[in-house]
Amino acid sequence: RRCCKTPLLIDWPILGMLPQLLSNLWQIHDYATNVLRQNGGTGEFMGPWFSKMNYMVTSDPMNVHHIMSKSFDNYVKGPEFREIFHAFGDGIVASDSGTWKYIRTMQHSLFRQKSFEKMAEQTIRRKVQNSLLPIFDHACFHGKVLDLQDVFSRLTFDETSIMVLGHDPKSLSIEFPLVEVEKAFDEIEGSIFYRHSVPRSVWKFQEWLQIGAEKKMTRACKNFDQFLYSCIATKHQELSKCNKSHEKCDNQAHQFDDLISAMIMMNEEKGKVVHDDKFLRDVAFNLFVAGRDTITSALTWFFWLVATHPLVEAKILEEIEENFGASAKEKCEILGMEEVKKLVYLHGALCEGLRLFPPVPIERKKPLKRDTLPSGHHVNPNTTILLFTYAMGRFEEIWGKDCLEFKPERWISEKGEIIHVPSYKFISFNAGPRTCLGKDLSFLQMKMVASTILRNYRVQVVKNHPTTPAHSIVLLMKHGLKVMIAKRRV
Ligand code: HEM
Repeated sequence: RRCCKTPLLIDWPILGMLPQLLSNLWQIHDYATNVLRQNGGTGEFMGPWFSKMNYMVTSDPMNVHHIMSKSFDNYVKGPEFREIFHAFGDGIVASDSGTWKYIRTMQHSLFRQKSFEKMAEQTIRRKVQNSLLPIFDHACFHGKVLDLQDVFSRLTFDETSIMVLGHDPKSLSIEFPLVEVEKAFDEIEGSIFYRHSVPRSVWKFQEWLQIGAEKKMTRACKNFDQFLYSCIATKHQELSKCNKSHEKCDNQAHQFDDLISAMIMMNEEKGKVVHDDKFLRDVAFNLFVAGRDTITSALTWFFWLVATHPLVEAKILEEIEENFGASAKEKCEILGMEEVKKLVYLHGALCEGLRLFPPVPIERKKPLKRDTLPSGHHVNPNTTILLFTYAMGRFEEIWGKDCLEFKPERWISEKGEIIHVPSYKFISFNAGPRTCLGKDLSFLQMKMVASTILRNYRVQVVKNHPTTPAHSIVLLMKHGLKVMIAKRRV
């Protein structure tokens, strides 16, 4: 019936390979890893007839290198991606070619500025000091169970909002308030996952009728957009007030109150509106997507791994103690940018967590022209390619026989430095020209948060707590991460 030359699963009439996929949905990432391993790293998935859910799936590093770097111009996100990720607008994550290049160059130059790094460090420091630590103290004092994933999700939502929009939604506080915009954002992400899991015709029909997940999506987008546009309007007002009063708006430090202000000020420098409000909305939305759940996921899996590997925990603490000692504790409760650079073992442990649990477990690409992948598989403009980054972190060919073990040591050289692994093997931050722009910021954020928590508290996972991955576009835990907290030192 269909000429599927390299099937990954049994291709049943009408239903294609869907039955096996559905029966293993609860363990989809591990299942896909095994199937890919048995098939040499690459093969085809055929969905039900006429569903257009046909994919070339690969975890072969040579294919990844080819798609992401060597033949970068031939592999795009494409119109289907933009349709599914409609809420992303013309932001960096969903765009291609000229639009992507412009935003990438502009954001890259903003992220590289010293004043941006400083603003980011201050934001993280304040949030950890004023919101995270009080919650941990409160949980210790009352012996309460904390959902660490929820804590990190709120922390990163607030931090992203402050860095991008200059507004603190205060979702992280002892009361764990229901913040409408945070909920709306979660709903948008949930609906995007839904669009991945059913045939296009199904979600399109639901969108047209405005029912189910699509109705939720429309409502949530409206709420989140209202929030974004009102923050942008506030920024316009603040900057025009500041212009009128001749305050130093061109001062670098002022530019980095937040990213949106910096971009509005570029309009003024150029004497025309190069960034209108829709553009600013799209930039802000994409940065929320890029920076919020990714770090939440990375920190959540990291804390689970550390809590279940006491030797690793002891080595992280030893490194912190060696570098900063007990006496430094009073001087700097929260380690800063320069200090966390010294924490090589912690860096290795975070990389190891990201290898085993990459926050973005699947990447999607579309070829513009016919091509043959290094593995010998043929692709054409109708092929959707799925790169399984989760499987790549668990391949013996890349990481050796102990690939399933959590071993931060594999990242550290004899000289005690971090070993560089090419991004087409360690794919967690993407590879090639579209490598994650927030990698340095992520390590800063994760190291500041992780060192503060580990130094001050002992985190214990609640007995028998299930750690199943959620069905979402970012690799979160389905049931959160329930932990008990105890003070490390009085
Ligand atoms: C542990 C944390 C993070 C991980 C694992 C991560 C991973 C990734 C991945 C896999 C992509 C490619 C997505 C795609 O093309 O579909 C990406 C892109 C991107 N990330 Fe990150 N990210 C993290 C944090 C951040 C943060 C904090 C920011 C900044 C706020 C950020 C900014 C970006 C941007 C702007 C892109 C788009 C790059 C482009 O398409 O040219 N990321 N990231």
